Amino acid sequence: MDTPLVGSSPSIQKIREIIRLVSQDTSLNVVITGETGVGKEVVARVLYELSPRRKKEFVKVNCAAIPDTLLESELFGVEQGAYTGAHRKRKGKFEIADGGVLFLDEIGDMSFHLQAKLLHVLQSGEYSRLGSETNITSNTWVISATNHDLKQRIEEKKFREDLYYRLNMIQINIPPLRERPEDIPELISHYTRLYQDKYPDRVIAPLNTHTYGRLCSFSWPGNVRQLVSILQRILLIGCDEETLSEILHEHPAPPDNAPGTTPTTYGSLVEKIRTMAAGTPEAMEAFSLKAIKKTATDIVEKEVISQVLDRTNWNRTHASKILKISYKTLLTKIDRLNISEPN
Ligand SMILES: Nc1ncnc2c1ncn2[C@@H]1O[C@H](COP(=O)(O)OP(=O)(O)OP(=O)(O)O)[C@@H](O)[C@H]1O
Repeated sequence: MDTPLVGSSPSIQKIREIIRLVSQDTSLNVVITGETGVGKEVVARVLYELSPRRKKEFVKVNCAAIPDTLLESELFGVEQGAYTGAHRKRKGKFEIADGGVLFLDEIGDMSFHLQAKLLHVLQSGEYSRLGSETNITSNTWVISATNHDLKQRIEEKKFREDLYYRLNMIQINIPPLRERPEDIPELISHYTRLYQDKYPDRVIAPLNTHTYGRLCSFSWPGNVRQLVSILQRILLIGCDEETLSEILHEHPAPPDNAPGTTPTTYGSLVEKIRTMAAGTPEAMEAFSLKAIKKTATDIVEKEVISQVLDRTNWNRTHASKILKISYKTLLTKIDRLNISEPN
């Protein structure tokens, strides 16, 4: 597999499960949504590689990059003499992807006119080359991707609702990296190994703990693509503290993105508050916003400290620097929050 889907956050695990099921039934069109750089193409390729269609072509078309007039012939092909300059017959991407996958990237940017043509193919299972009357039967698995909110595009009358339902039989939404920070360490190790293999004659040392901590707590507005390119730069040409700050644009992760404040943390927090609220009358006496705030802080602090200790191999000096608390405060918190070193 060219690029495996790295990550084991609950959302990536769920996506992996959907991919496993959907790749076995390629009659269902798929739309993959998510911000730019989250891995939509990675997911599309994994779907293809696990499907029975992997022996045929995976054909990618970027609907936003090609002007409308060209996109039509690009998708459906051209018959010789169809228009001035069409000197020879040319197959379209639908035809090249026959038996395989047609990956329509940036589908939200396709013109209304072409949306109608695409809908016709999906409904009838047939199309014809430009300038030809002969119908060609389509046997392609259409996987689309977009970073637009298609529902909103429909409301704005920029996307056809009927096409939306045709394309969107299965929807896979990939959350931004800041919502699944637990995938960052895995991505860092995967790409570090990849660069070590790719540049065997260069010494590519693993990141030092400080840089590692900074990368793990950054909010990554450009998602995995941004992480991969910054990591590559750091690994290949090194990086001092000043450069690192410059690279990350002094863009600290907002508290929500700190390691550990994952949906799991949120879930356990809500669970704990529910338990507190459902307590006995005596327990209700102690129930107050102040108590909740303290419980919430403890849960979040425990998660964040555990993750940083984990990532620094329990080097408390380094961990306290990353957390920007004194060494003594860290020891007190480890003790009070009952955080134990793994065996
Ligand atoms: N889960 C992942 N595991 C491994 N690599 C990933 C993952 N997600 C993204 N990447 C890497 O990040 C980069 C961007 O991924 P990709 O092109 O799939 O994003 P995208 O969502 O399709 O972006 P765009 O919307 O800009 O087209 C690629 O180098 C890809 O290999």
